Amino acid sequence: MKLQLALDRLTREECLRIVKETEQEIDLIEVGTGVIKEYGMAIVREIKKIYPNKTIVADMKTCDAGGHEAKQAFEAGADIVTVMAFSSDLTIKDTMKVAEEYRKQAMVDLLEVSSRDRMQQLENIGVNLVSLHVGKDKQQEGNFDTELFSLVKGFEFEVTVAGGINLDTLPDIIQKKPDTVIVGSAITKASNPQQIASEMKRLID
Ligand SMILES: O=C(CO)[C@H](O)[C@H](O)COP(=O)(O)O
Repeated sequence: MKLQLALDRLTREECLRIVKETEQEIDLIEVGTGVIKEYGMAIVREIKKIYPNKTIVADMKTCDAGGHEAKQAFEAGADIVTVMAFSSDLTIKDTMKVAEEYRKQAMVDLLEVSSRDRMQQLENIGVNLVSLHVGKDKQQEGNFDTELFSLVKGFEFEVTVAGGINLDTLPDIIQKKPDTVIVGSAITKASNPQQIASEMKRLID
C-alpha cells in the first residue's frame, strides 16, 4: 500500500517545505487542483525536477478537453493525471489515450459517483485506476467512510482513496486494502507534518 501526499490550499513555498519534510515517508506527490490553478504547470514541472524519482500526480480534475489537459500535465512531468468519472466517456477515453502515448497513467476520480452501473461503464471503456473520493466540501457531512468501497467491490480496478483521511480513520481504511491512500490536510495542516506522515507510513507498511 502506498501513501500519496496531496498538496492543496498551500502556497508554492509551503508545498516545497512540506514535501521536503516528508519525502522519506511518501510514495507519491499530488499537486492539488487549487495549487495548479494558482501556479499552473510550472509547479508540476518544478516539483518533478526536484523529485525526479517520485511519482507526481497532477490533480487536474479534468472534465472536458481530456487529451489536451493530459498532454499539458505530462509535458510538465506528471506521471498520473486525474479525470472526473462524471465527464463524458469521450473525455475519459481521450485522457487515457494520451496517457498511453506518454506511457503514463490516468486516474478516474469518482467524486459524487454512487452508481455501480457507471463503474461497469468505466470498466468497459478500459479504466484501470480509480479514486474513491469524498470532496472537501462534502467532508462537512463526514470524512471518508469505508462503505464507499462497495462501489468498487468485484471490479479489478487499482483503487486509491481520499477525503479527510487521518490517523483515526486510517486503520479501518487499511483493512479494505486500497492500493494507495491519499492524505492532504491531516499531514499538511499538522504542526509536525513529518511525524504524522511517518506514523501513517508505519501503519500502512
Ligand atoms: O482532491 C482533493 C480535494 O478535492 C484532495 O487531494 C483529497 O481530498 C485529499 O485531501 P484531504 O485529505 O485534505 O481531504
